[in-house]
Amino acid sequence: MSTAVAALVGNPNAGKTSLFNALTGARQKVGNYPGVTVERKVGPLTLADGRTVDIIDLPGTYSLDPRSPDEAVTRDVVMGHQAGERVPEAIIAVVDATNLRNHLRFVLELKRLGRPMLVALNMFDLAERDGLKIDVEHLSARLGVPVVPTVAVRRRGLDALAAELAPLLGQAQVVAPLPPADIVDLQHEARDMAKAVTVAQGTARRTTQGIDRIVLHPVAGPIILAAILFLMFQSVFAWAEAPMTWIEDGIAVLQGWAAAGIPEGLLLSLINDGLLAGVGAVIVFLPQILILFAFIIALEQSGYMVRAAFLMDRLMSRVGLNGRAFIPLLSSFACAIPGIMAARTIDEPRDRLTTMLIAPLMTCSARLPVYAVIIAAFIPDQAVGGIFNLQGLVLFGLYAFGVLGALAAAFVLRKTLTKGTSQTFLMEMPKYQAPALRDFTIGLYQRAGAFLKRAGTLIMAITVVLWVLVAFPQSPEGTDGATQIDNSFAGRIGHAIEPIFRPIGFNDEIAIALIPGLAAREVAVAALGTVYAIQGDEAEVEQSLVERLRGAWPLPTALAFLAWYVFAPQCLATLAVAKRETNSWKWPIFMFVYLFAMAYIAAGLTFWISSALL
Ligand SMILES: Nc1nc2c(ncn2[C@@H]2O[C@H](COP(=O)(O)OP(=O)(O)OP(=O)(O)O)[C@@H](O)[C@H]2O)c(=O)[nH]1
Ligand SMILES: [Mg+2]
Repeated sequence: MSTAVAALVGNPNAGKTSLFNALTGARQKVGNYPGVTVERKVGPLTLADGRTVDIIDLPGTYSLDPRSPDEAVTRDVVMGHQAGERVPEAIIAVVDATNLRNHLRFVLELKRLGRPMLVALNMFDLAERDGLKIDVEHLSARLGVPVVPTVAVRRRGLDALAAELAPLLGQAQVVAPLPPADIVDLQHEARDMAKAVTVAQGTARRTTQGIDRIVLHPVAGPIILAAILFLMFQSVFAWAEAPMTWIEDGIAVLQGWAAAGIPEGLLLSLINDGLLAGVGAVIVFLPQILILFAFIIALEQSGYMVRAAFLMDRLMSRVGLNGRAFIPLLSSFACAIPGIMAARTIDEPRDRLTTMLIAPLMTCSARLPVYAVIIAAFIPDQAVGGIFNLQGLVLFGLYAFGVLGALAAAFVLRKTLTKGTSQTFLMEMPKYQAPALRDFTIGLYQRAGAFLKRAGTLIMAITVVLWVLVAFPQSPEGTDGATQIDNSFAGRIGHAIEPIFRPIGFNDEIAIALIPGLAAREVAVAALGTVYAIQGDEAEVEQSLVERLRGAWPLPTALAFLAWYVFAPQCLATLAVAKRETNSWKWPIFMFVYLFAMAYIAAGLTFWISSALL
């Protein structure tokens, strides 16, 4: 007999994924805003009697009548429309105990399917904390299905849930499905039921409303948002300094050991100039990336994210973007790939396409190493106006530049290719919560893991290939590093494409770095690390990439390089996801071309203007 299947279904932000993680030991992403989960995920749960059941986590939806692609997934799985997919034997309806009247409506709709079902009355801790009392037995009697109070984040009620689930599996469906009911009728029924089972009202709403009066205030709101974002970018520089020095020193120590233990020659060059200089140049940025993520995760978990989306909606609608695009776009600060996937929560196809097309303009974390290295080399580390640091300001400026570019691109796209009406911003405001420590740590840990894994696999592999291209063919004994690079394979490729980039101030070394940078943006830094390590003569071995760049590039070139990377289209993985999500090559190709054009123009303008001024 095949394993039974049970599906977690419910309104967005009810805690389905938290429950899924708790039941199956998975580590799927949770967040305090609607629309975190956009794909179905499966994991096994072992019941007390030894049977296993496959639990499916689904995107949250308000009804079985889907509006957006992620919600359609839920409908298809629940209704068994998904090809090759088993129909779930049981439905675990997850509801937020503090929001019964809204969440019960969907439960009533699900119940009409006549399938075995139970209700997880989740967030029971919040109900208790706020003095909200629910008569669980009464609720169960009225619904005619088992109701189990749960606290997904503290793993409370899981055994009881599994115990109620067990008898539902393998149960023949006896209840005939009822035809879909009128939505307004269901709404009334849900409201009456919520009223009847609520013994005492809680205070949760009041706290949330109190905070919202401040953070959504027309004047104070945007100021608070700007301050938070600003603090985020300042911290990326200020707090990361010490740990970055440790990593740099650690790499220098390794290079010293290698130099002492391995005889001068190709092997030593591969290790020191290739692996350590290349991969090391990227790994150094781990602290900055973690700080950035700590902020993003905290914003997601606290419930502030949706408020930020609300505040940005006015600005975004002016360029024709849906306020819902804010969350996909903010996730793109981490990486455009989850950002583009998160666009599935946008129901209007043209809104969705616009959001996907501009997502790569949000500065992803892979660009952080590129920015950071150039900023460290060329922007003085000095205080501005007493509290700000010039380097942090420039970083903030680059992020802002990317956002402005995205808004401009959206504006043009909405007037041309993705013309059409836009929907108004409608999004449920989640209640505020302190981030759950476990989710926070797991989130950070996963980010660090993903970054290091990339550094240890993809980036390392490309670095080795690049080292080969730079170290071969070998120039005769005694030639200097610069000549070696000139004559190498990479040097020749660099020369060949350099004419394209010369007008915007790029040199051969940059041209060489741009190609491997296609695979992953941070590889450009690794590539520069390797190129300059080989080029450097004996006296410069100890120099970091930052010091070498400072000696090698004029300021306008450095600024042009920064401007290039604000728009740089170079990330094959993003293009591949855009292909998958739009189901055609047309849009990823368009994306590449328009981003390339923007990058070229921005870098060119920066180079010409700064050359004229300096
Ligand atoms: N206090 C408390 N918080 C919870 C509980 N369950 C989930 N949360 C929090 O509620 C938020 C939403 O949780 P998710 O598991 O992402 O919700 P979801 O239903 O999967 O949401 P979507 O995927 O967007 O539909 C997160 O911030 C969780 O930490 C709970 O039982 N108690
Ligand atoms: Mg989820």
